[in-house]
Parts: sequence; structure tokens; C-alpha cells
Amino acid sequence: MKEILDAIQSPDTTSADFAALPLPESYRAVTVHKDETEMFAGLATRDKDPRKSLHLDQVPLPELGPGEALVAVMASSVNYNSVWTSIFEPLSTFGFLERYGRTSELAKRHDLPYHIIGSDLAGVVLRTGPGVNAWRPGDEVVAHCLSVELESSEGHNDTMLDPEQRIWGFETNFGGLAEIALVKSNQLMPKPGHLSWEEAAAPGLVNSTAYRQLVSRNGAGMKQGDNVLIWGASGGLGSYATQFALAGGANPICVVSSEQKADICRSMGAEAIIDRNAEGYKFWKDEHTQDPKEWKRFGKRIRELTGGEDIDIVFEHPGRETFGASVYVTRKGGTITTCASTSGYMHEYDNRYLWMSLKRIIGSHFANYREAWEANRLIAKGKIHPTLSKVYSLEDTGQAAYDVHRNLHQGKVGVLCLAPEEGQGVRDPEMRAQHIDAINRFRNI
Ligand SMILES: C/C=C/C(=O)SCCNC(=O)CCNC(=O)[C@H](O)C(C)(C)COP(=O)(O)OP(=O)(O)OC[C@H]1O[C@@H](n2cnc3c(N)ncnc32)[C@H](O)[C@@H]1OP(=O)(O)O
Ligand SMILES: NC(=O)C1=CN([C@@H]2O[C@H](COP(=O)(O)OP(=O)(O)OC[C@H]3O[C@@H](n4cnc5c(N)ncnc54)[C@H](OP(=O)(O)O)[C@@H]3O)[C@@H](O)[C@H]2O)C=CC1
Repeated sequence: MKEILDAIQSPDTTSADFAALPLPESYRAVTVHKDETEMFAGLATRDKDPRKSLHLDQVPLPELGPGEALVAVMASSVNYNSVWTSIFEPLSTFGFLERYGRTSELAKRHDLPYHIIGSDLAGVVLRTGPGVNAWRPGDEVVAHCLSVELESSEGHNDTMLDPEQRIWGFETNFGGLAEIALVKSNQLMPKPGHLSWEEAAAPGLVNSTAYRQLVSRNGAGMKQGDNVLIWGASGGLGSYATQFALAGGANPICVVSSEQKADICRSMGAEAIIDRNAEGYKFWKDEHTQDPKEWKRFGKRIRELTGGEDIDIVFEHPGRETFGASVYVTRKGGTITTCASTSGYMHEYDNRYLWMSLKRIIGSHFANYREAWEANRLIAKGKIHPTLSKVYSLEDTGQAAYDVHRNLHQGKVGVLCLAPEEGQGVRDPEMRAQHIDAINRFRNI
């Protein structure tokens, strides 16, 4: 690995040099173990501790197949899907690997007793498989996490609709929280030159997801002037949704849970902010009963902030806890777009407010190839910025995932894989200087 790192850090290394570098037989990777899937049985979700289930293992290098690339991972990031994997909820991810493994001879590689997790990376291409012409060893890249086979016509218009659609590093093996990752080459995108490795690795999954969910016509198709209610507006998804709303001329109404998070939203340029803790909304009277009076109180607060208007688009992901309120506060003809259910996937809402007011609920999941590319392009152009707050070593990934599970983090949490320290990999210092305040907005808070 040292030779690989030296090559990446030397400005003189050519593509031919990278292609000639010997690859190691094994590398370090963050894993969960198949024989530990029951380790948290009987515990409440909150008490399942990723520090116990995530391991740093030496694993063998996988075989490289057609249309694939092996990438030296300089940095990665923690996404909530890695939290789900680490607590084996709602399902153990080994079921996904087994199912994938049954689809082809090559896919069998993924069905292993360990799962290398992680759905973001920034790094350098080491090898490409047969049929890959667009990328070469030495290319500096980020990878989005959409893995598709594209053998069925169903995904040809929107690659998210491929029947064999998977999230890399969650429903496939050989993910990004490792020194080397295996991706399909069409996951690769150019690394934005003005960002360090860890900054470049931070936006990928959440930025692409927020782009489809909020901006794309496949999602809410946000337009100028829309009132957009953004739950968790300083979190992983929300910190990008807030930027998209502001950059697109919409009016974000940011929901957060502390004054510190409210300040972060203000510093991004948002003005309408609701501190759900300080204002004490209790949408559920007990485990089974919601309180419509609290939906109404929440809606009144939104009207105060918007000058009497209701919400055009709700950016939903907390799920059970908030969904009833989200449907209620949406204007006539408005849209609730959802990509997750962190607090529970069995939602309840009063359907009268949906049908009588002609509202729509849109399900959204990650982003298709084109949407992921467009979202990365906005990062590369300095229109949208990484929201990296804190960076951990690969050894401390369990702690990083614990922080995200316990909602102790801000924005995105990064992980250094091969990069020995933060700040490396910047190729365009002039552009960086132009955006340095925005790039650092979430750091160390
Ligand atoms: C980018 C980042 C994203 C995130 O972070 S998202 C958050 C993390 N992700 C999650 O929490 C989601 C985890 N995944 C799941 O929980 C499960 O993955 C799903 C619930 C999404 C799906 O479960 P499944 O077991 O795959 O689906 P089924 O439909 O319950 O079972 C499949 C079997 O059911 C058959 N089936 C499907 N549709 C129908 C139908 N309409 N009528 C009758 N049968 C149906 C299939 O064919 C198949 O059958 P056969 O088992 O025999 O192959
Ligand atoms: N389908 C897809 O493609 C994707 C789905 N996801 C899913 O989306 C969810 C959020 O991901 P991400 O944004 O990265 O996670 P984060 O934890 O970084 O941010 C989520 C934020 O939501 C807020 N929140 C959490 N629970 C509640 C609640 N019960 N009520 C109100 N607000 C709440 C918190 O903000 P605060 O405390 O300030 O209110 C939290 O910071 C996860 O379940 C994840 O798996 C993520 C990416 C892609």
C-alpha cells in the first residue's frame, strides 16, 4: 500500500506508472461479520452500538471484472446506510449480498461472510477491467453509489428503475470504507479539483439523493419561490437540500434540533428556521396516537415564517415521527417527497388532508446516473459545497458511525482511508480560495 500511496502523492507519477504498480494481495477494510448479525438481538435500536459491530479487517483483493475499476481510496464518508448495516436494521445486509450473488458467476464474489461497507469515496484509479475506456489508472475520481446491471429495458430511461438496482457498499460488497474499493466504472466521476480528498468524498451519496428528491423532475421538481420544508436541515441530506433550495431561488424552512444547528443554517443563508426542540413539538401523544393540534401549531409557525403561506414541498426523511405533520402542513396541490424513515417506516397520516387538498407523495431513492453526475458537477463548479464537519481515521469508523447514529454530528462525517492527513489532494488552489469560507462552514463545530 505504501508504494501506491507514494505514487499518488508524487506529482510525477504517470498513468503508465500507476498501471505498472503491483497490487497488494490484501488491504484494510471496515466490515461487518455474517456470524454477528444477531449480536444486538433484543436491544432497542438506540442501544445498538456500531463500535461493537464494525471491524477493521485485512481482506483479500477481489478479482476485477469487465466494466469495473479498482480504486485506491484516499477518503470516504459515513452515511446513515452504514449505520443501518452496522446495527443490522431493518435487515441484515448479508441477505442483499446473497441475493446479488445468485444473479451471476461474477456477482458471486460479493456473497462473502464479511461485508465491506461504505458508499462514498474519493481516490485514484488503479486498474480498469475489460471494456473500460473512459477511465485510466491514475485518474483522480469520486464514485457515486448506484450499481446497476442495465440488462433490462426497465432502467434504460431512468437507471434507478433497473430491476437489478443496488446501492454500492450497502447492497454490494467491496465498499468505500477501505483502502481499495471495487466499483463499476460508470460509477466514476471526476474529483472536484478544488477540494481535498476528504472534502470530495463527503457529498456524493447525500448530495445526489437530495438533488433527485428536491430538484430533479423525477423528484419534487423544485422551482423559484417554492416554500420548502427541510427536516434535519443541517444533517447529511438536509445540508445539501438547504443549499439546493437557496441556490435555486426557493425559500427553505429549516427544521433543526438546537440553536447551534440553527446558526449553521443561518450561515448557509437560510432565514426561516424552526428549532423543534426549543419549540417542543410532540406530534405523537403516545406510541399509537398522533396529535393534530401539534400539526396545526407547527403549521401556524410555518405561516409566521412565510408571511402566511403554506409549504410547496416537504423534504421528508425522518418518517413515522414527522410524516403526519408533513402531510398536514403541505399546501393544496403541494408535494411531500420522501427517501427514508429514520424514526420508523410504518407511517400514519390523515388521508383526508392528502386527497381533499390534492397533495402528492413522491418516493425518491438515491439518483440515476445522470442526476448523480449533475449533482457532482455542481460541487465541481463551486455552486454547492461539502458540509464536512469532522474527520476520523479508518480505525475509528465505528465511533464515527456511532456519532451519526446518536445524532451527535453536524453535516457530514469524513473518514481518511489511505490519506495520511487532512487537506491533501487539492489541485486547484485558486478556485478553493474563492470558496474557502463555504467549504469550511461546517468544520469543527
Ligand atoms: C443511497 C442510500 C440509501 C439509504 O440510506 S436508504 C435507507 C436504508 N435502506 C433500507 O432501510 C431499506 C432496506 N431494504 C429493505 O428493507 C427491503 O429490501 C425492502 C423492504 C425494500 C424489500 O424487501 P424484499 O424482501 O426485497 O421485498 P419483498 O417484496 O418483501 O420480497 C421479495 C419477494 O416478493 C415478491 N414480490 C415482489 N412484489 C410482489 C408483488 N407485487 N406481489 C407478489 N409478490 C411480490 C418478489 O418477487 C420476491 O419473491 P421471491 O422471494 O420469491 O424472489
Ligand atoms: N433513499 C436514499 O437514497 C437515501 C436515504 N437516506 C436515509 O435518510 C435518512 C437521513 O440521512 P442523513 O440525512 O444522511 O442523516 P443525518 O443523521 O445526517 O441527518 C438527519 C437529520 O434528521 C433529523 N432527524 C432525525 N430524526 C428525526 C426525528 N425523529 N424527527 C425530526 N427530525 C429528525 C436530525 O436533525 P435535527 O436533530 O437537527 O432535527 C438529523 O440530523 C437516513 O435514514 C438515511 O438512511 C439517506 C441518503 C439517501
